[in-house]
Amino acid sequence: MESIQIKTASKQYPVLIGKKAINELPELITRELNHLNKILIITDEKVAALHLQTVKDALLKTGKPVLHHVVPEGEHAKTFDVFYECQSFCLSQQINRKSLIIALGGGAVGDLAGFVAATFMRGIPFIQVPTTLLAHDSAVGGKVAINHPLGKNMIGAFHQPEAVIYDLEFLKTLPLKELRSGFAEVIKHSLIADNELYLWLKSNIVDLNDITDEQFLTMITKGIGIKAKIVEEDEKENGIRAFLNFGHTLGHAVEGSMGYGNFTHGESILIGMVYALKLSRKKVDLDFKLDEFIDWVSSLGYQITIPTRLEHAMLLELMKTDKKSVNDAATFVLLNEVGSPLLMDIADSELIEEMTEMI
Ligand SMILES: O=C(O)C(=O)C[C@@H](O)[C@H](O)[C@H](O)COP(=O)(O)O
Repeated sequence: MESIQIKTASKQYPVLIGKKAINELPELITRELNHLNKILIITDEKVAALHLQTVKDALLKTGKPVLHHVVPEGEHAKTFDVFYECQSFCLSQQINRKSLIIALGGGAVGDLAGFVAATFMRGIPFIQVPTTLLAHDSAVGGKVAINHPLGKNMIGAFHQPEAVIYDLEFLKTLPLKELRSGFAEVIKHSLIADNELYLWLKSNIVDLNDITDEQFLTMITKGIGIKAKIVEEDEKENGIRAFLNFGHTLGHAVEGSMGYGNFTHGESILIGMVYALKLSRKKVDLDFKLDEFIDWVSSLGYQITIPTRLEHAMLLELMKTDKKSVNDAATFVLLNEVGSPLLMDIADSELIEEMTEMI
């Protein structure tokens, strides 16, 4: 079992990663959170069918009442309506400040359940139990949110979990599209912080359906390690945390305007990373074998071009409303080199030109 401590200004907590890590959950609750009176699991329809019983069985050992509430799958969970339903459920079931919420699922469930925990009675504790590769990123660091029709994650908070319990057994049920989504965030972590990891990924991961347990453990542990260092230094994104947003400026714009669910988060972020790499070559002379990168990710099944039905002017407007942008220009995470990111505002004309070249 791998264990990483996340030490942010507001909270310190463990991330436990390994096969059968779920068995650590009851012990952790009994040891650290025994004063709590009730546990509410928030999960989605698909994950409920696959893993809810396993988690409930594990929680029997705590001796605490366990309830669950099921929400729609994916980004469809991150709406005002679903958020409101969760709050109503909490109120109707007498959840209070002595209760614990467990977010069981992928990034969307984690974001929603975390935001419910952040806001219910002004904040109650929660634990992240990720079931996807994508959630190696989203479950750590305390960003929780729902979407607004005008932008992704626009309504949210920073609310750190009490722990993250990452059972690698749960990854076994992931469809290829989900693996592809999560692996994009692994690539992101390597590009912003660790050239050695990037080279290792490029030479070892050649088929997403054929990742060994050992390889999962390596990429997840290293990815979370990179994220841990960044959020420890900058919990609330006043500076370097924005580097974790590499690929997200265009990525979020593509993901939202394609209609959530059509293009996964990671698939969209991958397009955003290709775009940011191209901008980096142009703006800061990044020396990077982009053709090799494109060949590799294409062989893994990623689309690397902007979907043709999306209007560039509309994408530009969305990019300019990104949370990183504080004035009228879109702010991008670029790379000086692999492992050395920077932030830069880029003029509209250059962004449009680069999008045109991406087709
Ligand atoms: O944790 C962070 O900070 C990140 O930016 C990680 C991203 O990969 C993640 O998708 C995050 O939820 C995006 O945040 P947002 O602030 O761009 O909505």
